[in-house]
Amino acid sequence: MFELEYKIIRVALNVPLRRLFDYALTEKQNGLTICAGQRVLVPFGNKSLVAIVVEYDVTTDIPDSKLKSIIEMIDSQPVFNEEQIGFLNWAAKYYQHPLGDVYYSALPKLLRENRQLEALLPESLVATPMMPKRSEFSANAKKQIQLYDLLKHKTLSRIQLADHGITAPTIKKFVDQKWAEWQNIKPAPTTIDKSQLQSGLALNAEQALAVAAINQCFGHTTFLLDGVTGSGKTEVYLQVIEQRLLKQQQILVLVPEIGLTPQTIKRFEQRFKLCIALWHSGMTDKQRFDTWQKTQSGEAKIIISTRSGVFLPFADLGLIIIDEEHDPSFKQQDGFKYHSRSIALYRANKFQIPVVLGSATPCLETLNNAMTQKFHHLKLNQRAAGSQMPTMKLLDLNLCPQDSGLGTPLIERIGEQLAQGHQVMLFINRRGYAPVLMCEECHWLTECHRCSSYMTYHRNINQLICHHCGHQHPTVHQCMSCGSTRLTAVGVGTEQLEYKLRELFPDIPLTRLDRDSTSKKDSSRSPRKDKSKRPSDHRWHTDDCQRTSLS
Ligand SMILES: Nc1ncnc2c1ncn2[C@@H]1O[C@H](COP(=O)(O)OP(=O)(O)OP(=O)(O)O)[C@@H](O)[C@H]1O
Repeated sequence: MFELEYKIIRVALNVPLRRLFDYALTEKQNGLTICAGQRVLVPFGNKSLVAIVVEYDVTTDIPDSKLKSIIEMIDSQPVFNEEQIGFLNWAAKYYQHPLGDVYYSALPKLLRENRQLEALLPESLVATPMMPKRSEFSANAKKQIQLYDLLKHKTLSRIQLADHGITAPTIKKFVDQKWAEWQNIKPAPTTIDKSQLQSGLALNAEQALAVAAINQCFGHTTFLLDGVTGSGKTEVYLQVIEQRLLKQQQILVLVPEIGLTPQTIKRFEQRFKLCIALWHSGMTDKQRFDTWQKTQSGEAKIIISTRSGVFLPFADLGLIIIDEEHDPSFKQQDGFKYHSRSIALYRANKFQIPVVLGSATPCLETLNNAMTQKFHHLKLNQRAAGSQMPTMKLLDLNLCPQDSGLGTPLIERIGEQLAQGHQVMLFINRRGYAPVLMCEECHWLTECHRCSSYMTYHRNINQLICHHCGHQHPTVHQCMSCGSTRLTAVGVGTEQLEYKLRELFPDIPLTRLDRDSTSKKDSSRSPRKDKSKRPSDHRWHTDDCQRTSLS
């Protein structure tokens, strides 16, 4: 098939096969520079697919007659650099996932398609040889001189021009006079100066120690910033970020949810007058591509992102912060399953940069790593703004009488608070009336027939529901094993708590908030209905949450 000398490249494809594929470069393509991380279009079955070059100049076992050649090179430059290829190869091996899918996870959607990277890049203003000398500008044309000084050293994107206060008329003058022109090229990295950084708050001793420890870190260290809620962890982040910004480095801030990004970004924008890039699933493909390329070019200095931001291509990463590091959403549960904290630690080690894991409730793995001194443990025990920590008391229900899961001392305290006109919130992590019904005679339990879970008793709708598989069954009144009618509800759920509290405090309006109370099925007991009856006085609230707490 190939009469002349040809080269073979090995590529990764986004197909569910745990292998790479070999293709030949035709004679024409042979002269072109090709490198790992570059995108090429290849024939695959009856389709054309975008592939990533993993190796080039390799030998293959495929006979010439069967070896296909690539259709074309999509870009003239690679989309992944050496560092990225290294960590993506590691991730594919570590998580036992096909390399093609791993590579694709690290690309914005627009680059998974056959679209040229250069054509997608935003326009940057570039000086032409016709730009006059500095001395030729009128001394009064201060903005023109400022733009001349900027363009002399680098190309500038529209955002960078705006950051420097260069307005449209000045740009128009340069373009009209052919002193500068717009080109689709990567903008030069942004340079940060002190004037863009607002000074931070005066730190308390614990915060100051934490900031000093992180700032003095050269190379890779993982810090656990273990601070109670409101202890000023975010202020610590902001102050360590400032130091890295002055070193012209980038900072990746991973947050658990998209919902948390607006408030985080607002706080960051108030402190830093620079391009802060976002990365999360709620963005459009174009917005995600913009963040990807701004991160790659170094234009974006701070990137606030949800878990997949850990795959972004950084120009010069100086610090990774993972806020609420214990949050399960950092773990990707389907498709390519990975933990962004583990990938962040791997990348930080390669970059030789610090990682700050912040949490008021660190996950056990992290806590263990801190206790065994793999991580540097920084503690913030006090609230930063001077507010008092709440008094917490652990009530051992084995040592006090209880009623529907409420210990007598707790019932008394609730009564005291209500008498003073205060509201009370109760949290319990179980929906329904009771997690299971049990026969008092033979200890038979309401097991789910479809899975090994137990059926939860929902008294309001008189049903047994398996919260595991969704199987539903009318409530039984007789033991299915011995026939006894002595069935008892074991454990407490939100419904039971509601019944008990209504009984104990009949005059107090109560709202139950859980998935059942807000869904249509059980709307007769919905909070909205309760609210309409007694709109102004809601002192009760039981919730379906992960942790059981009382405040
Ligand atoms: N050194 C300080 N002096 C005065 N106020 C501070 C200081 N540090 C933080 N604060 C203020 O304390 C409040 C809580 O701080 P911050 O949000 O940084 O805490 P956090 O630990 O990140 O909270 P969370 O656990 O909710 O994430 C904020 O209003 C912040 O402005």
